[in-house]
Amino acid sequence: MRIGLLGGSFDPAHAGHAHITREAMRRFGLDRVWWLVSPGNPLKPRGPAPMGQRLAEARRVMRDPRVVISDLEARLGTRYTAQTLKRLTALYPGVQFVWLMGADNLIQFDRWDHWRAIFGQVRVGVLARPGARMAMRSARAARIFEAARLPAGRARALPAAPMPAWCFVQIPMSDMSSSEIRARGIWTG
Ligand SMILES: Nc1ncnc2c1ncn2[C@@H]1O[C@H](COP(=O)(O)OP(=O)(O)OP(=O)(O)O)[C@@H](O)[C@H]1O
Ligand SMILES: O=C(O)c1ccc[n+]([C@@H]2O[C@H](COP(=O)([O-])O)[C@@H](O)[C@H]2O)c1
Repeated sequence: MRIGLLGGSFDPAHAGHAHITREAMRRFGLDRVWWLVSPGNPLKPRGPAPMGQRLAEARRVMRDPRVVISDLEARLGTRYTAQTLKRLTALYPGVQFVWLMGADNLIQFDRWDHWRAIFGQVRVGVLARPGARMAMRSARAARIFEAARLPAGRARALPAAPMPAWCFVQIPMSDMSSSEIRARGIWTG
């Protein structure tokens, strides 16, 4: 089983999340994607809307039998990704997990707790996002793990590639963002 993990604040979920999920399944040949609706991003000072409301909106936005919307981190009592992955990989040793994220997250990946260890826990699939393309090239994590990068043409090999392995794929881009939705005042959480 090849499972993509899309961690996020989902405050709120939007069509951009659904879009990158479908693209990730296609490009990386994933069987399932689990959306991990975060109890709260450790790097974001402002707490998100209540979990129940974010889960409900995520389930409204993403209706695909291959996608599971989950509050797993709240249940496991983990907030840092490295911690979550430690638990998940121990619980499901036979699963090939791919951590999914937009290119904006790769730029600040080197600020995540135990970020180097994450490359030893899962493969990492990075999806293009408007505004993040140039900066991504100079991302510290990308530079340090340059040798572990799979060319986009080999994206389907990512779930079974020896770790560390990561892959950046160009996709038709969506300019949707939760912060823009919040700024418009149409999401009160
Ligand atoms: N339009 C998009 N294109 C590519 N990746 C995206 C897009 N929207 C969200 N993502 C990715 O989805 C994951 C979860 O994102 P998140 O829930 O923080 O939404 P967001 O729109 O980035 O929120 P905010 O604007 O508050 O930062 C992150 O890895 C993020 O990079
Ligand atoms: O583990 C960390 O230090 C860490 C720091 C920043 C973000 N994350 C995770 O990255 C994912 C995306 O977060 P966000 O808020 O950009 O949607 C989400 O699963 C967060 O828990 C994790």
